[in-house]
Amino acid sequence: RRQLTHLLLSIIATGPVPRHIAFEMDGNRRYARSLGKEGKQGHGDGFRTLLRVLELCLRLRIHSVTVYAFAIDNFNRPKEEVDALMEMAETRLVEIAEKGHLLDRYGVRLNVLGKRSLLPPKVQVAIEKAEYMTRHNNAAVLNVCAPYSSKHEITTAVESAVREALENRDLDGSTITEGTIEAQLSTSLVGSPPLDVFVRTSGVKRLSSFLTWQCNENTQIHMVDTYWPDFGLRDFIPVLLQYQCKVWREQGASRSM
Ligand SMILES: CC(C)=CCC/C(C)=C/CC/C(C)=C/COP(=O)(O)OP(=O)(O)O
Repeated sequence: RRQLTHLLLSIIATGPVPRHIAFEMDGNRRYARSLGKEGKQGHGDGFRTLLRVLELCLRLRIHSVTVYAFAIDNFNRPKEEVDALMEMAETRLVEIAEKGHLLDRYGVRLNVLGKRSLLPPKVQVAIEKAEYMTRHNNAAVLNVCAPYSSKHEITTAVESAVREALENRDLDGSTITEGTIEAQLSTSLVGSPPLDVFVRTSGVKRLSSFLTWQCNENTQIHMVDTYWPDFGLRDFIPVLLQYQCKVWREQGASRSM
């Protein structure tokens, strides 16, 4: 099986791969319940899948991977579930940043994006530590959005663009453009390129305030039925092949022009 994975990845890697891909990791609780477990237990399986899928992306040399780990709205979930996710953020992110672990092995810089002040202080400290440990890694980027919402991200970006305009004495804001706002989005600030592919799992067909600005005219959007913990190569290969077909089609079109 490992050999088959290796073979498939090396075939796909001969063609174009996305530079930036996002995963809305949905369906953890339904996955757990389908196995007769408590819903919140699905998040541990979800984290393992995140590591597995991230490694596939890194082997394909995808530069930026952005995942939705916690929505600002998720604070409304039962306390035990929120606590379990906070503990995962506190312990597991530092762990994967350590020497010899995934982020170190592949040279991945970790960024946690979102309204960090909402996190418990000890989680904020752990996140700062994990980011600091990976600050010199420059082969790839992992953006973990938590606690995040696009509305919050865009509002913050507009605020920053306005502040910058005022500092430049542009008092009527006439230099505020799509470009100046986009430059202040959290994914831009960490150097991720435009979003090529967006994947949401579990059959739900909504964006749910995840990367709504970043889903641009060129972003391929995939809503796959698999619950996130079950997401694997079987689901990923069609996504990658459709991306390659799109790039090849565009190249063909520009050659015939
Ligand atoms: C700290 C860190 C990086 C964690 C990664 C773990 C992980 C996959 C978190 C996602 C949490 C979440 C709210 C998933 C959505 O499924 P859901 O709970 O809404 O499931 P449902 O749609 O079946 O109810």
